[in-house]
Amino acid sequence: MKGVLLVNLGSPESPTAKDLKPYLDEFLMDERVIDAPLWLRNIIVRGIILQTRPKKSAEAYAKIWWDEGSPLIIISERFTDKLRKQTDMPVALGMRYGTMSIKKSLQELRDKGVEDVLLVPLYPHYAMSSYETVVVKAMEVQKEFFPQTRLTTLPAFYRNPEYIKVLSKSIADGLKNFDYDHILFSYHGIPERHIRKSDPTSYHCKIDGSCCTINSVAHHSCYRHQVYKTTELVKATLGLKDEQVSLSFQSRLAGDPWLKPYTDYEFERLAKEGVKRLAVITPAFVADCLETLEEIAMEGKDQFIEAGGENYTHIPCLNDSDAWVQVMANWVKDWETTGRLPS
Ligand SMILES: C=CC1=C(C)c2cc3[nH]c(cc4nc(cc5[nH]c(cc1n2)c(C)c5CCC(=O)O)C(CCC(=O)O)=C4C)c(C)c3C=C
Ligand SMILES: [Fe+2]
Ligand SMILES: [Fe+2]
Repeated sequence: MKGVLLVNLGSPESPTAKDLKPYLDEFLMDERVIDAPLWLRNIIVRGIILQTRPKKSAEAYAKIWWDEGSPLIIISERFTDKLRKQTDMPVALGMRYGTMSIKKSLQELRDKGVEDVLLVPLYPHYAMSSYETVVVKAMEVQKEFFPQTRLTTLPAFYRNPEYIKVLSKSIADGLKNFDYDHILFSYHGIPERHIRKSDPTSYHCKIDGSCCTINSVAHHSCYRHQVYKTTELVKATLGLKDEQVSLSFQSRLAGDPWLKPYTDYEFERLAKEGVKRLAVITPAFVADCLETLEEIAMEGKDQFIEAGGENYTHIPCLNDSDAWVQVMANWVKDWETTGRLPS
């Protein structure tokens, strides 16, 4: 029997430093997130970051936490429940980090008799720290514990026409009641080094971004190319002009150079250049989470207004909207009946 495994990032059990510590430990010790050798990762993560970050992160999570739990988890569960109503196949939800493990969710599918699984990383774009780590972990778990299960992976859907349509519609809906003069596409950042590491040709990707509009096999795994593409397609769908739109990267950790321009600097630049009414969208995430609800909707608003802006809105992610569930339902049903994957 066929079944579907949805996987997102995960969240701590509660917004407390006590629960943040093991969660961040698992997350940041992932060699695809902090890609240093183990001995150095130990020093960076356990010796430095985990000394202060759990408390700081817990305070941020506390600001966005819902009565039912973490927004990312609750939204992902609502999405999963709605998807279940659209298909006869068993659908499980797992998280890359934290207690809702990929192993548990594969077991859930196995207990229902599933031996053919469509793995759906809930990320529109390929990055080694998001999409790739989910696929690698699922394959490791499958090999060790579920050798009789077959895994097929849904490709990153950053340029898929149905995804672009539903994303554009959600942005258009979000803009209906907001008189904007600029739109910022803010994507989760990654260290520049990750762009080079993910380049299978090892010569195509250039740190200045000049490579990302030239056709190349490297774009199959180039996060920056993929976010440029999503932006270009949404712009075309909504008929936005170049001067109405900017693109930036958020959520960097101190230390390495990350993809630029940085979102917090863009808030300041745009306000200084006279933008008064700014709408921000966050298409690297399909579900609202700490990075959108706190960093963008709260902190970002303060930064923009402080720099001279007047009105600011964050347009929600696709979350569990019926239209987005329908797109996913079409993809999984197509795979079930024909074996085809969306492109
Ligand atoms: C080296 C550090 C990090 C990389 C690289 C990174 C890439 C990356 N992350 C997401 C999606 C999410 N990240 C979230 C939280 C988060 N991310 C990092 C660090 C890196 N992410 C940290 C330390 C945290 C935890 C919170 C904090 O302390 O700031 C989340 C939110 C989870 C939630 O519970 O709400 C998401 C989602 C992507 C897509 C990505 C690469 C493209
Ligand atoms: Fe992250
Ligand atoms: Fe590129």
